[in-house]
Amino acid sequence: MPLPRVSDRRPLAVTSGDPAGIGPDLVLGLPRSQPGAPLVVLGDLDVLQARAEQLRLEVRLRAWQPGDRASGEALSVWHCPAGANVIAGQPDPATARGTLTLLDRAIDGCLDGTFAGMVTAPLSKAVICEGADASFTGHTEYLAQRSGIERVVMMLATPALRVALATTHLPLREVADAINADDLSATLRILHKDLRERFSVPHPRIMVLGLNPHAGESGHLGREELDVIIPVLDALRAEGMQLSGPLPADTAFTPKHLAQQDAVLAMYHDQGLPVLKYSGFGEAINITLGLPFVRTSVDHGTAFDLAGSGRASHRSLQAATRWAMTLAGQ
Ligand SMILES: NC(=O)c1ccc[n+]([C@@H]2O[C@H](COP(=O)([O-])OP(=O)(O)OC[C@H]3O[C@@H](n4cnc5c(N)ncnc54)[C@H](O)[C@@H]3O)[C@@H](O)[C@H]2O)c1
Ligand SMILES: N[C@H](C(=O)O)[C@H](O)COP(=O)(O)O
Repeated sequence: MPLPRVSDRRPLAVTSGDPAGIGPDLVLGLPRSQPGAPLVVLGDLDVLQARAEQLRLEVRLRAWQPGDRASGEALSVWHCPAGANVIAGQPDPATARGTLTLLDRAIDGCLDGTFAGMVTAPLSKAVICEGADASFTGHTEYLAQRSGIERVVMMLATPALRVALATTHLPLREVADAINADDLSATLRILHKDLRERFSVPHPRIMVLGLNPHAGESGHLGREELDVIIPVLDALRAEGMQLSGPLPADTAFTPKHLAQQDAVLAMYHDQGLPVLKYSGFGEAINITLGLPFVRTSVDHGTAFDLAGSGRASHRSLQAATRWAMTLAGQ
């Protein structure tokens, strides 16, 4: 797939995520998978050193500060204390403030031009809620709020499938009320624009799923399709967007339908992401569309069961890093 190419050698920020999860294990693999790339890992130097020893990895770590160069054989680390003694695999809310600080520094650095973009390793939403910010629901929402952006779009992508979400991290009970014309329309506009501008799809074809079983069965199994989704699609089609649907979600992810599409818009998290992860878990990236900077992430969570074991797959972080570098013009 052709990608935009401009030259930018500012470093990318890579947040190491929950220090007790697999984030530290994964970022320690970056010097080997991306040799010489201008990357700055945000994390606790002592935690990273200890994890490297636990994994028996030979990785040179170098303290980095804004203004320093970030390429070379050593892994540049902007030290940020974890805030507690860290044991791999044992999440601790006492580390939550430190984990959130990694994200804050990365966001501020992207907004002030220090970083060309950011890649995030996984954190635990529950740990952040319990130890730092009870309103935290995920990177995506936090990035939007801290960047002063009203609406962003979560999209996960494999080489074969892109799935974006109309709603993200909210209880299922609240999903139907969150599907409204303004938000759906804004989400489709962001998805359409970023497919064109960031993914070089000149005329994006987007397949929109219904919310209810059988896309509402003509209003007999729910009215969101008739009252909200269809009017929004009609209005945007009149502007020239190529939109299909609302399709029943159960048969939308079949080769016949997917062959005609550049992206799928699912109405909620567990309508779209299980299919995406079934088809490509470990190889997908998560990208936040609509931000004023590049942000990619992994397709998996903290995997506390694997932290420090050496058994975590690095492929999603590697893909997320490669994509962030490409999208940021590196
Ligand atoms: N990007 C993120 O920050 C992100 C994404 C998803 C989940 N999470 C968080 O992660 C925590 C744990 O969530 P979960 O248990 O639902 O999902 P998870 O992805 O952490 O784990 C699900 C399963 O996949 C396995 N797995 C995950 N990553 C793997 C890897 N790289 N290699 C091999 N196997 C891997 C795990 O061992 C586990 O069996 C939650 O608190 C959630 O909020 C964070
Ligand atoms: N919804 C994502 C997933 O299932 O992979 C994940 O929770 C990460 O979301 P944030 O990037 O917003 O933290």
